Amino acid sequence: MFKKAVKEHPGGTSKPQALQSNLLRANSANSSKLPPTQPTGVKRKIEMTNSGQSALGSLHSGVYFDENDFDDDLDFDDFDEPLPFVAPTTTSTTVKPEPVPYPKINDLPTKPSESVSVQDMPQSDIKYPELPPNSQEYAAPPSSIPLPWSSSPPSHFQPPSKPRTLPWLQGVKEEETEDRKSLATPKRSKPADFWNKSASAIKEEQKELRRESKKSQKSDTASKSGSIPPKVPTVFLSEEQRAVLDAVVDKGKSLFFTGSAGTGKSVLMREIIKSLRVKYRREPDRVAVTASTGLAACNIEGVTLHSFAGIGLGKEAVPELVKKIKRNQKARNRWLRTKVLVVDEVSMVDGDLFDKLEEIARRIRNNGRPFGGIQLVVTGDFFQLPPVPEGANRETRFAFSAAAWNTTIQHTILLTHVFRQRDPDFAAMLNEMRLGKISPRTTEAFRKLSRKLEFHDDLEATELFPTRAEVEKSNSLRMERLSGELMPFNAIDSGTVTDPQFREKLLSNCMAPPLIHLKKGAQVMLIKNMEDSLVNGSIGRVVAFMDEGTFDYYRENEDEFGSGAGKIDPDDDAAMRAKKKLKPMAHNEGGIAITRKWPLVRFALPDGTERHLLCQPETWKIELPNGEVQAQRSQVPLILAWALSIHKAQGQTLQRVKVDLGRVFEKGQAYVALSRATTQAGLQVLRFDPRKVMVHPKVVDFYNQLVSINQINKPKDPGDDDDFEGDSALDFL
Ligand SMILES: Nc1ncnc2c1ncn2[C@@H]1O[C@H](COP(=O)(O)OP(=O)(O)OP(=O)(O)O)[C@@H](O)[C@H]1O
Ligand SMILES: [Mg+2]
Repeated sequence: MFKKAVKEHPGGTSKPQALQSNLLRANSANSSKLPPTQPTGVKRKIEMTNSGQSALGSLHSGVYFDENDFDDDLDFDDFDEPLPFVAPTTTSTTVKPEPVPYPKINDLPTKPSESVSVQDMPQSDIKYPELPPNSQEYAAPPSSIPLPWSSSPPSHFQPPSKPRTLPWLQGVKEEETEDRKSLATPKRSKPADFWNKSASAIKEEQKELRRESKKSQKSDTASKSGSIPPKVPTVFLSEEQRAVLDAVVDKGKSLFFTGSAGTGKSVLMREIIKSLRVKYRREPDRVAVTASTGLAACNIEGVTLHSFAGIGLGKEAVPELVKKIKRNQKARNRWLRTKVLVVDEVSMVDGDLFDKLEEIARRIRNNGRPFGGIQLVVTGDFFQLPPVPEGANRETRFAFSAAAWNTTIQHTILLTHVFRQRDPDFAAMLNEMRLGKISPRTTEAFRKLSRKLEFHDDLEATELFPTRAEVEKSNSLRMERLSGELMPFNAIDSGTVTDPQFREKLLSNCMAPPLIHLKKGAQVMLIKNMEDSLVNGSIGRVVAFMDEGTFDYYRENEDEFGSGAGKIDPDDDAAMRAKKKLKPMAHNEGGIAITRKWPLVRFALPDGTERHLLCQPETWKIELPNGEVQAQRSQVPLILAWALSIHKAQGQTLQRVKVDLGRVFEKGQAYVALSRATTQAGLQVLRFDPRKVMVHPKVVDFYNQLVSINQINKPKDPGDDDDFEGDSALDFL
């Protein structure tokens, strides 16, 4: 009967019901089609009026936005099929057979970076710090507390009655063969209290935690009146991460922190942003959160650097751009109010843009200090994706080549502990790749990874492609192979930008699509951090479509159902009770009872266990420093995950990855793709060729100049008041 109950809720027998019908896109006509390719957008300027502004925004006059601000990602994702690969000559480092030496961080040169021409580049003696040993300190220690006695009544010691099976565990399996069943994930160990939740239940818990945290902050502030409340990080930062956080938040340093893929730059940046928001909690617009591309900006709930600056495409000379900003009251105010400018994924920021922004800051703020006295917090890895090329013949100019880089960035700090790959051999292989110096041994090891991946569950490796067209083709093909009903999920967009075209343009870089079609059996990726084990990048499979009430009922009665798929006869009475109980839960809208169905996803966790999550809508915001939400999207936090673009995969951690290097054509692309994997066992590499691993020699040179964090933390000079003023790039070297 429970099989029957789930069959009654497997997908949308009726059309999905509107949450806010006036904001929804027309979709019913599309319900049986796959999503179309996203429009690339038209390059044109739009003049915004004040209608629909936030309270703060309404104080100001008209604003000029340029939708081209957000073109970067589209350009990035829409590469045409590249020309056949030609082995690089002067622009990549020589591949040498010997392994790369990895010196201690303190052996590194201590001068700031200087621009070096490609021809002048040293080709072989690049030295990098040793990879730290694989740390076990983050693994949860086993419980050592014995259970001395039991207060359970005698009935609890009776053998348990036959559990019934959770309906969604049967659904997908019903369509599978006996063979398939034998490949099912080994029976998971049941984590503490919860293992499956609805997104709203998780939100409630998070709210509660925030309330608790606020309470403790308040009491602390009361006790130390006037002092800054302590930072309460939700993750346990390593010593080097903590040192960077302190240098930014407590010492107010302008710095660039970098490190190879998986060294926790994004985790650290999120903690820094949180702490800065606490520090400037009375004046939130003092902290500007930006990133090089719309996608990266959306991931940290910020805006693009272009959008923050109010410079449109920023092609004009600085005097023109300054005039443009001065005409735009909001943009001018942003420049005047900002005390800390956060820039994420800086490897994709153009050097000319960096110089222009620095000069603009000085002029608008009428302040001769670097960046007009704004504290800069910059992160990224220049060995990853470079700036989007502007013209066919224009040489890539990295942000570190900007004249203003050395005057602005007081410290460049290398994070050395790789968290993503626990296997030091694999981390070392990836590091060789990062540096473009691949030994024959590493080449051999990568070539061995061309074998087919076999897993004991129904999740496949996510295939990474350089272009979006390849991604859409691959995902569409897999969806067509599934037999279930196609369920459309429309985003609900809102925000102070009311022009629908421009709003769409702003949101086009958001991870969440405006419309996603799902089927039972679809492989999906979670695109929001929900809690410790369910994070952005978790991969799962849609097992049912269910309303919250039904899901909650099953969850609350989990003990009755057990978890062994296929073992137990479903119970008719229980299903009837479930139905009766659910009826009053359905709420009324316009006299029609609605119970909106959401995808129920079974996620595979890195520890081999599973979690079920009812994926209800989450929000993504494009938010200006003054708190004005220019655009916001509410959508189920899922994207299809049989295939993903390398651009979208940047920043992700994936357990199972498949990459065909024959298709890769850009510097840094191969490294970004392969470094998403956590283990060699979860990585398949086709057509590995060391010549495909291209590294820009200027990047290699730049990384030869790094400074250790220890130098920042050395005792203060008597004259140093830790103010930004007076600090220079050489003060601590
Ligand atoms: N302090 C920490 N403790 C435990 N795990 C961490 C810590 N910092 C980062 N991680 C984990 O390491 C992985 C990689 O982190 P993160 O994505 O921040 O790296 P990154 O340097 O930004 O990588 P990329 O350059 O690929 O974007 C994530 O799974 C993250 O949860
Ligand atoms: Mg990152």
